Amino acid sequence: MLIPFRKMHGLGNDFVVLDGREQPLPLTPARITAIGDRRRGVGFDQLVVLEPAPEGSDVFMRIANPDGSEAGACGNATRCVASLLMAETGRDRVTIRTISGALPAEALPDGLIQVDMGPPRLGWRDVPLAREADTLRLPLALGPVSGPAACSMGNPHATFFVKDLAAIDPAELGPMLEHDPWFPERANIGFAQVLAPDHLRLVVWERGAGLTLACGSGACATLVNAARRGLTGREATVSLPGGDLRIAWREDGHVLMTGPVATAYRGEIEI
Ligand SMILES: N[C@@H](CCC[C@H](N)C(=O)O)C(=O)O
Repeated sequence: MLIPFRKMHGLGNDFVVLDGREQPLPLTPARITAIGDRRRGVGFDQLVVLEPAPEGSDVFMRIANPDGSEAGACGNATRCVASLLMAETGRDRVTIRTISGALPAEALPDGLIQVDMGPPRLGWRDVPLAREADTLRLPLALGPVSGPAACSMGNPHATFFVKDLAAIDPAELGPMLEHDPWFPERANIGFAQVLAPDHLRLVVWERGAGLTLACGSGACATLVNAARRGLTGREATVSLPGGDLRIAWREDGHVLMTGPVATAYRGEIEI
């Protein structure tokens, strides 16, 4: 079956976006992995499939990692899908439903897209962790990093705060930490350096994908974890290898993520 796709990205976190709203797409984990191959396929950090809108939303967004696993959240892809729906409908506010909940998005006058990523979930069962622990500081250490804070933004995140990001190797530490027994569903692993009370630098090893140029849900989780630790306030710029996101943890508990979107190209693919 030959279908059109879009290649989009948010700060270089790249996505193949497929439209399954008219008819269900026959995707299997093996086919998803094949499309994600950067030499033999198209390549992506996440595959996003648009599905018919549940009541009260404009679309259902299904998210898959290149290893074929399903993800409950993807901040950068949510902005991309929001911009597609805004172009389709002419509206500047849309709501995207994922397996983790409904995410309202808004186009800002400066061209950026803001998504309400909902409240973080901070309990150990929410992340989830393998056993009861204080999610503010887990008794987990590997080489030069230790004591991560964990939370769920609809997907599991652990954030290691380090003095100097340049002194650690996320590509070496990430895969081992992603699969650590503390995380029964694996986890996205963030390595963060506090530059100022309103500025963080972040590199994320994404579950099922590896190192990416940006991770929207990871930026939200990192700001939440930094604020819980008293390392920052509740609003910060998070600088990722691909660029900056603005993150605010509102007093009502919701996390707002603001950043750009782009379409790289369109094509057709056999699925
Ligand atoms: N790119 C992401 C998050 C991707 C999902 C993740 N790999 C998972 O399995 O949870 C983002 O922008 O949030």
